[in-house]
Amino acid sequence: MRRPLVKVCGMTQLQQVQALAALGVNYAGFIFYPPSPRYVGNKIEPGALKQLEGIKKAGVFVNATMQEVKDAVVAYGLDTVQLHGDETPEYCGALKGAATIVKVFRITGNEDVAHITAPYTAVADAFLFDTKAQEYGGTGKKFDWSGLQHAGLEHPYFLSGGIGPQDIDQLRSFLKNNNVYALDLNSKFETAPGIKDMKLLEAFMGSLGG
Ligand SMILES: O=C(O)c1ccccc1NCC(=O)[C@H](O)[C@H](O)COP(=O)(O)O
Repeated sequence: MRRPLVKVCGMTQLQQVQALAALGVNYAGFIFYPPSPRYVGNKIEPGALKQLEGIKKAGVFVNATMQEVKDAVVAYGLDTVQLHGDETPEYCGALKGAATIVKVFRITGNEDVAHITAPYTAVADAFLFDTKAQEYGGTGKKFDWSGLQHAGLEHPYFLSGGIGPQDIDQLRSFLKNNNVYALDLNSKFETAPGIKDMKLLEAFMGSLGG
């Protein structure tokens, strides 16, 4: 089993982003969606984040204008944009080249995943599967992963939605049979929205192994 990459989302403190890089976490996620309790807003100075090396920076957007996304890519030095709303394949295609594109699908696990993702294969560098709920993300809820198993996807994808420290055994068995590009962690590793529990993350990285 190849160990998947790891993304920790909803970062609001520069010092915690530096600590993630030291732990070997591959991506830090920043929420550019004002209604979220994890909205990065003016909590991190754009120039300081732009200079930070050793970890990829993913901006999370929900139905933002293309100009807002492009401005944030430049200001914060984002490598990746995670499109978490109802963005069309045309919208994703028009952003291609500005950053790596991750298109999110919010699912229950009962959908025909191959069918709903097909129009995005050419325009998204990777997919991210999160749990369908009233809120857009950071819900702490899981979907039925077996829906992905049956889809037999070849496109790289992030597995997301309510993954927590207690899921390590279930993850190990899922990862054995599924080619997951990266795991996306968020609210199950927090002491408060936007504040991560670094001890929990360190232990989880240790359990995942190298
Ligand atoms: O985290 C948020 O507050 C958020 C709000 C609006 C859109 C996306 C958001 N998070 C994006 C993520 O990539 C989360 O990591 C993902 O939703 C999983 O979160 P969780 O279920 O808490 O593990």
